[in-house]
Amino acid sequence: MKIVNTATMKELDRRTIEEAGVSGEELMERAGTGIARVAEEWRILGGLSAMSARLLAGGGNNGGDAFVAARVLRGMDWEVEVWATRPAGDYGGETAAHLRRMLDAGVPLRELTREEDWDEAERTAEPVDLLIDGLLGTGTKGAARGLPARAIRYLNAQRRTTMVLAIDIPSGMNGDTGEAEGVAVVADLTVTMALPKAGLLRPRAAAHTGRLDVVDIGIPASYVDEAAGEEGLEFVGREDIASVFPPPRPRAAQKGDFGKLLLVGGAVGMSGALVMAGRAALRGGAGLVTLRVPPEAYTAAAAAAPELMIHPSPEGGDWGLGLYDVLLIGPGLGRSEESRLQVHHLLAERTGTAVVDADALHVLAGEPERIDGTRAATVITPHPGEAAKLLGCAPADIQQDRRAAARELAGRSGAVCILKGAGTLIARPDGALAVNMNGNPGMATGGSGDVLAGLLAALLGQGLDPWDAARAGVFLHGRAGDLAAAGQGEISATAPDLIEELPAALREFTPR
Ligand SMILES: NC(=O)C1=CN([C@@H]2O[C@H](COP(=O)(O)OP(=O)(O)OC[C@H]3O[C@@H](n4cnc5c(N)ncnc54)[C@H](O)[C@@H]3O)[C@@H](O)[C@H]2O)[C@@H](O)CC1
Ligand SMILES: [K+]
Repeated sequence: MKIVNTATMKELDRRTIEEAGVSGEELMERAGTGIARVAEEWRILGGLSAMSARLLAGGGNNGGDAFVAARVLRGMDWEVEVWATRPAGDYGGETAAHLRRMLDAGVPLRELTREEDWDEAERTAEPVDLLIDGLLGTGTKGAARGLPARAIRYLNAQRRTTMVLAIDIPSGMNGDTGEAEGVAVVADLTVTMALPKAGLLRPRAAAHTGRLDVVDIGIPASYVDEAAGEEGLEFVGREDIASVFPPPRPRAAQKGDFGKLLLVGGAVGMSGALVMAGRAALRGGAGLVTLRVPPEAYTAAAAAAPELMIHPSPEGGDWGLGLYDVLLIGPGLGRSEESRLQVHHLLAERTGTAVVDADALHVLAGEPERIDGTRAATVITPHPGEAAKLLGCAPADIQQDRRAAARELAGRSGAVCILKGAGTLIARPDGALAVNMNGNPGMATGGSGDVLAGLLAALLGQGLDPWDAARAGVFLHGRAGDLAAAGQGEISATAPDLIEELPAALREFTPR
């Protein structure tokens, strides 16, 4: 999905209104309805019944989106109230029209037009389940000032106990640079209109944006095609995944049609990592999954996972690689001399597609060229520490310029590189780069990477090319993480929960 700057977005809105004949009021209706839907989905996923929200509206159209969202949420039986920084009578255009409709629907409005009003409101306010930030959007000029700045400080003070959803852009952030010149909202979730704004995806903005969802407000596709997008970066959007997943399955399908996978790793004490990758591969639709673990780890691993075929790694090195479509090497592999030799042997002999993960990346420290993804399609999945090993630098150097690191790794290894971490990047050897913005900090838990690796192997086994498999795998993994967090909470969600949520994440893309 294309990433745009705020000037391009304004031009797209203008064309839609003036050339496609969609009224500004209708666009705002779609925007606010999209916000309400995301909030309602969050309620349902969390298994919550009655919900309350406080929406903060600034003086422009971003506040208008909040007025619509408040009205729609009220229609969904939410308890809502709106705090506005501007007197009701001062709003104009479509925002005024939607304010009237909101008031007609019985949504209470508090006009907090002086600093003292905010002090008073803050002192006396009841806690709510969700705070929605409609203070400043793409019309922001410079650092947040005046009442919007006061309101931003209120939101950030509530953050420890209350979820914060930002409309379009976290207020106070510059939508083009991602810079917060003054105070800016720290959101759990940003729901942006039509297309992601460039500033939301700048590395320095990640702490403010949180998870990023895009709402379709019906900008004609031809206008989007003609618009200038961000150079050299795309966003992994839901429709990008829908166009590649699920791959078509013939009715007469057999398990061999969906990939024969060989997973190698799982040393003593770490066999759980490979078992999790195997389970994730099965949930991800793999046909046949075979695990190879060191002989000493075999008994424990086999007992742990009866649904997987598990064998000891072969004596003498005959792995039968020609029998498999996909090789995954790394989860729980360990760093013994034996495993180092295995990595070199398997990479040199492989014929099918490969996923190289975890300890297998360690073995290749300083020499990503040895992966040689130009010989057989390959995906590598380093976290910043592993990326640093591969490139022979410090993890801080990687984080300093994640885009450059991901590109260098893809270029030198010839593989598609998934650089994990908040705002996971997917780089292709030719320089193409995509950023994923779902998932949550709850996924920073042991085994989360093993689940991703297994899912990737499954997608590759079903015939997706490495670029599509990487983008789809990262998105679906993040979505499963968000579903797990909705159910278990970010603190308690574990890697097995991620595997359990894979079916729900996948079902969003297929009715079957
Ligand atoms: N047709 C459109 O343009 C659409 C716009 N939409 C929404 O409208 C937003 C853009 O609306 P606007 O252009 O009205 O602008 P905003 O609502 O982003 O902000 C403008 C208001 O904020 C004040 N302001 C600007 N910079 C400030 C600062 N640094 N400190 C304090 N106050 C400041 C301005 O005086 C004005 O009252 C988008 O982000 C989106 O949420 C959506 O409704 C979809 C359609
Ligand atoms: K906002």
